[in-house]
Amino acid sequence: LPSSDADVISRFQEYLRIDTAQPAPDYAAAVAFLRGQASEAGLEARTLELVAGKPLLVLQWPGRWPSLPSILLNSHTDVVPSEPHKWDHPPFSADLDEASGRIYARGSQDMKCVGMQYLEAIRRLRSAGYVPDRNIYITFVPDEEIGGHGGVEPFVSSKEFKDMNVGLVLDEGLASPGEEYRVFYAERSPWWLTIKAKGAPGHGAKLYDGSAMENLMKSVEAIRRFRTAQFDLVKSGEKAEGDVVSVNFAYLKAGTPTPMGFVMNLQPSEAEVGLDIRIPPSAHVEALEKRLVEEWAPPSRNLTFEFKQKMSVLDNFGKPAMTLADSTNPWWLLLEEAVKSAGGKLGKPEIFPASTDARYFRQLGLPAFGFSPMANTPILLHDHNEFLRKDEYLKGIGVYESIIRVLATHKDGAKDDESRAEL
Ligand code: MET
Ligand SMILES: [Zn+2]
Ligand SMILES: [Zn+2]
Repeated sequence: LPSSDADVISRFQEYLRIDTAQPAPDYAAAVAFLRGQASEAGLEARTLELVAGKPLLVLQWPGRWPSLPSILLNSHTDVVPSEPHKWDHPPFSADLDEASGRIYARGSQDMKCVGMQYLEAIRRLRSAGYVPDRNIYITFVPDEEIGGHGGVEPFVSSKEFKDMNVGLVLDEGLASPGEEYRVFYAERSPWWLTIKAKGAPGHGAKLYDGSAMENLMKSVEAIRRFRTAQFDLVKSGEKAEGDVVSVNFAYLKAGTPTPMGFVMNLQPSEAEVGLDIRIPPSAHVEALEKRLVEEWAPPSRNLTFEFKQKMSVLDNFGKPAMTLADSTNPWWLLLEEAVKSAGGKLGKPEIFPASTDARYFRQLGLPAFGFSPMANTPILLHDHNEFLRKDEYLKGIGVYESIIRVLATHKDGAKDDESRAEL
């Protein structure tokens, strides 16, 4: 029986209420909930635990012709932390504001919406009697927000993944304030690093060269000049957000703490900054590394740096990791057609400004698109008061219904391996 909108929304809220915030996500609760959803949708479920305590749920809707390349619909179950007291609605309340239709929750955009929309679309397609030609896999993966090392990174080199014979991956995109949906064919790679300075300690009244703070602040100034130059390219419209290198300060750490605050008249002997840098796939990586060593963290100024994450912009074949988003890629044409027939429109394909697990699939050379069906919605991922409007969520289910139907139906009705066309 088809579900009422109220049922659909309350299932979404139930998922949103599970606290899967890093650094201590309740994966057990999320997987238990999702397995229940999968069984109601008639899907086969397997939980892989490639890294202890990091369950990765694989659901399957078997296709009529299992030897065809499959479709993988991916979403991550973890969310970023929040500052609950700064939200108007607590981040795990999933409060529905009746007047505006907004559902407030951490993960409402990033990306519990997408995971549940996949499942709701499949429920609808099944109750309409649709049977896919290809295998469809739906994965719910852990630890995307901390780099995927406990999730998709080991998954893509597992036997289970190889056996899935994946032909196309869909993963997360971004909300769009306008009418058109955004779609992503590549993404920037994260470099997370710390720069540490050492220097001569001394009296807070003394002006001298070579203190840790001075050593570090010179770097901060150089980094900010670079940041401004990159940002100006975006502000002037010369480049898109995904086409420049972004640099942001994640934290500053220095000083000599006391129970009351910090010692004021003592120049500290150590100081540190954390940087979140994002690099477009076509960036000149060596030039940036050189800048880092020579300008931002030169040993001559008593500075050292350490990478916490350093992801490659290249795929396993040494090329920038990108999926073709033009008429040479039949999957792209199908995706465009599917969104159109659901009454939506895709904007010009873009480079995702942040980072997603899609990188691991693209690195293998697999086509992957980033897409989250949220139009007319402010971009609130990782922000306070993240919300998604109920009507937009419901509309997105219809979009995935169309996408799954179009992608999973083989155009020649694949009778056997011989009759396979390009896909
Ligand atoms: C280190 S991978 C980064 C994951 C997260 N999605 C981000 O873009 O910040
Ligand atoms: Zn995400
Ligand atoms: Zn995120």
